[in-house]
Amino acid sequence: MPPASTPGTDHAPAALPSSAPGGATIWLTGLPSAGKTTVALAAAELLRADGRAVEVLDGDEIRAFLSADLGFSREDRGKQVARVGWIARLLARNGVLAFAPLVSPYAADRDALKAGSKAEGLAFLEVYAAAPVEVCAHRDVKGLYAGQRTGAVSGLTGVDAPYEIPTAPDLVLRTHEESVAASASRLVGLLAERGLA
Ligand SMILES: Nc1ncnc2c1ncn2[C@@H]1O[C@H](COP(=O)(O)OS(=O)(=O)O)[C@@H](OP(=O)(O)O)[C@H]1O
Ligand SMILES: Nc1ncnc2c1ncn2[C@@H]1O[C@H](COP(=O)(O)OP(=O)(O)O)[C@@H](O)[C@H]1O
Repeated sequence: MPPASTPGTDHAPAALPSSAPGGATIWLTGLPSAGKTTVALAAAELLRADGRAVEVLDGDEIRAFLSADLGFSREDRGKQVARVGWIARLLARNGVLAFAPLVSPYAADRDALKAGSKAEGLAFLEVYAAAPVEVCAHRDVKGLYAGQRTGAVSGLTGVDAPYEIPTAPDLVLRTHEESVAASASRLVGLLAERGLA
């Protein structure tokens, strides 16, 4: 009988045909309403039009299903980032460009994912959506900043919970100063530079 696999342990990387395009994790981090999801979806559309296999693992969507057990404590955010990172790596291993727009406020969590990808020889790009908190609070796509002001929301990243700015991101998107199309095009440009698009 074959040995039982250990729950939560990655299996050996699947061998890909040498002609398969390289997959990657494209990790977008930033404050709520910074533009992570919008840019990820726009870049994914450009890449799909070019025939690339692409997936967008939106933090909010994953929380509604796979991470319905998690809240926004330090520990739960760590679990959420690790789960989504695990799925992204699985996809990347199989030639997919996996976009992960997550707040992911803690550098150690992001760095752990980067190290995990590196250990497998998989590409991992950290993209920082750098809109400042004033702009994000003005956009307030989901009403969280207003909720924090009235006391309905607490532990909001960038307001009353920490956000650790990436110190060496692969790309900074000044999503408060450029259009969605420009941000998406710069992101696709980076992937092309790295031989991933
Ligand atoms: N307290 C608090 N802090 C931050 N974000 C909050 C919070 N409460 C709810 N939300 C909404 O949840 C989305 C963030 O989920 P993530 O999985 O990306 O967060 S994390 O990476 O685990 O920190 C985030 O989605 P985005 O706006 O797309 O970033 C918010 O809409
Ligand atoms: N350059 C830009 N990149 C991304 N979003 C932008 C940009 N300029 C304006 N926006 C707007 O900012 C909002 C960002 O929302 P969203 O993508 O949901 O943010 P996040 O996923 O970071 O919470 C959207 O309404 C979007 O149209």
